[in-house]
Amino acid sequence: MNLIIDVGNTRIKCAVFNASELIHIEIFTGELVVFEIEKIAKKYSCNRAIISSVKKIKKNILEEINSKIDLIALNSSTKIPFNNKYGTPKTLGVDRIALVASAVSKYPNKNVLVIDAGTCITYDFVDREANYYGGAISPGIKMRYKSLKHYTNKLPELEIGFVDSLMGNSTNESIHIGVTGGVINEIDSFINKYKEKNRNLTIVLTGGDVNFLAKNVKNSIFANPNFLLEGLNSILTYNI
Ligand SMILES: Nc1ncnc2c1ncn2[C@@H]1O[C@H](COP(=O)(O)OP(=O)(O)O)[C@@H](O)[C@H]1O
Ligand SMILES: CC(C)(COP(=O)(O)O)[C@@H](O)C(=O)NCCC(=O)O
Ligand SMILES: [K+]
Repeated sequence: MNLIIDVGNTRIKCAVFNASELIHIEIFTGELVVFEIEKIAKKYSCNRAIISSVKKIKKNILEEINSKIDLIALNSSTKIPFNNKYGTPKTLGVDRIALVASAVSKYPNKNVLVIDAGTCITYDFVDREANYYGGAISPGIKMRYKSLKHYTNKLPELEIGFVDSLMGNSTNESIHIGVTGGVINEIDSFINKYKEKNRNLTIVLTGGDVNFLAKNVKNSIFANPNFLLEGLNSILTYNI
């Protein structure tokens, strides 16, 4: 059994895979708690693990997990199943490495655009020869709602909502159209531009806001909330 840990900027996802099948998932907020990880590893008899973290994790925490279970901490030197041509590979988010690994393992010999709508929205393109060059990073949905309150005197922080209109007729409608309408336009517009350059394009949407976005994005996409976890599992298997 493989134990997979994805530490994002908002949430920690912990999953168990039996070969390539996801059999258990738990989501945590706050700090990484070794005890919680150990509990899952023990319950499912996991014999190896991989962790990807976009946040700094104390070395002793990694050592503690590694003392219980054989652990790979994903970084820029880990062996990966694609050609990383990012200009600054050392600063590339390890979550983005996992997303691209997932794309090449699930869709070999395809051009793939992966969109991860989490704390930030990341766009990552990998071509049919498994060459990865990069993509884009923009603020996530929650971050956009929060920032309107944070940087103004009068705007409230709203919960995520969708208003199917171009013209907001109230403060709340105007904010929803600007934030979620804006994100949907951004995503569709990026997809259309990638499609113009790449005739056959597979598009994957993932991240905490995937369900909300999949309903509203116009392009046809594969929605998969576990795409990053599956990518980490494929990197773990690739490194055995
Ligand atoms: N229970 C939740 N707690 C926090 N954010 C959530 C929750 N459910 C959905 N979301 C949405 O998920 C996004 C964060 O996605 P996630 O994939 O967890 O981020 P990250 O991988 O960066 O930690 C936020 O923008 C928020 O709108
Ligand atoms: C862009 C990110 C903050 C996204 O993090 P997330 O939304 O998944 O929490 C993360 O991939 C990151 O820290 N990247 C480093 C910069 C780069 O990828 O070039
Ligand atoms: K992201």
